[in-house]
Amino acid sequence: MTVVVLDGKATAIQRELDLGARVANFKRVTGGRIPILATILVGDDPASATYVKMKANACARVGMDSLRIELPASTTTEDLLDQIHSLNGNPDVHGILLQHPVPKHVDERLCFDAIARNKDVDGVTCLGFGRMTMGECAYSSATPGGIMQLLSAYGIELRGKHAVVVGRSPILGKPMAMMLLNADCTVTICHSHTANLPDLVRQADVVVGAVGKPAFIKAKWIKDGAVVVDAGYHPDGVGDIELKPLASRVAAYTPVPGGVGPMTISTLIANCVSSAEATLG
Ligand SMILES: NC(=O)C1=CN([C@@H]2O[C@H](COP(=O)(O)OP(=O)(O)OC[C@H]3O[C@@H](n4cnc5c(N)ncnc54)[C@H](OP(=O)(O)O)[C@@H]3O)[C@@H](O)[C@H]2O)C=CC1
Ligand SMILES: Nc1nc(=O)c2c([nH]1)NC[C@@H]1CN(c3ccc(C(=O)N[C@@H](CCC(=O)O)C(=O)O)cc3)C=[N+]21
Repeated sequence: MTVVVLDGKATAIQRELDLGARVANFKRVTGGRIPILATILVGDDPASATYVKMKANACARVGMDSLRIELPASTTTEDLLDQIHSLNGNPDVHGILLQHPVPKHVDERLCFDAIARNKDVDGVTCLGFGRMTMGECAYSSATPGGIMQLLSAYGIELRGKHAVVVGRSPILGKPMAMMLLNADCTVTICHSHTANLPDLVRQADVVVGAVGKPAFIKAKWIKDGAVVVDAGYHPDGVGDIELKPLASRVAAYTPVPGGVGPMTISTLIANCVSSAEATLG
């Protein structure tokens, strides 16, 4: 059986070529303006700082600018809301990324939902989620949107397949499940109260690991010929799925690193370019 490696890094690089051309065109038609992504990092978590830096680097690669806002861990919900409102009102800013997680004392949901709909390029607002779920136009949530792009780039057929999503977080599992549903999958969503996880995963034609626990989903739960998407990301190239024993007997899988991660970033950038283009009227 041929096993397809869903190479997110290569797919993202390819996509960046197209995005670079769109940014150049935006500059040309606006007489030199540049699409700008504002990134907000609250607190000093080193992993979050690295992710935000990767996003700023990706902006630079396609010729965009980023406006990096770093706030102390003591930031209040009100401070953060003020910051978001000011970015909403700044016509030079086309997209806003609020890096998750924010410190526990901050109301993350309230802050996500303060992001203006036309600048929600990371797809984190309730409004964006609801519109996407109902099949209306919205910027896709970056990680699940990136996964859908990757599956599409490799021509993976989804209609009628049983997709099992393990995890139901607001930025990953839940929107992922809705996107797969909209792609005509039959979807099972699993979480920490799911009683028979191995049995459900065994039924999956498509399995998405979004649990946040290293190698938590065992290879022996996954059937031969399944499509395996590992959104998990932990140090030393470990995802949420025990991938190594699977690599020879599944139809396709996303490697870690080089799978979902680069697609998340290119989706964020693509959404921001679209947002800039939308201002052209
Ligand atoms: N590569 C990328 O671009 C990105 C990668 N990630 C990675 O994806 C993973 C998930 O991230 P995220 O969604 O933010 O994580 P969260 O911690 O927000 O959510 C984890 C989900 O897993 C569920 N869960 C926890 N334990 C179990 C269990 N024993 N059995 C079944 N389900 C369980 C939780 O259930 P419950 O709801 O009941 O608590 C929850 O829904 C992480 O490894 C993260 O690093 C995240 C974002 C982007
Ligand atoms: N509002 C919000 N939106 C997010 O999209 C978001 C977030 N908050 N908080 C944290 C998670 C994590 N995340 C990653 C993005 C890219 C890689 C990535 O590109 N990883 C590379 C490896 C990078 C390396 O070399 O270490 C890879 O998988 O190949 C990983 C993780 C986005 N997140």
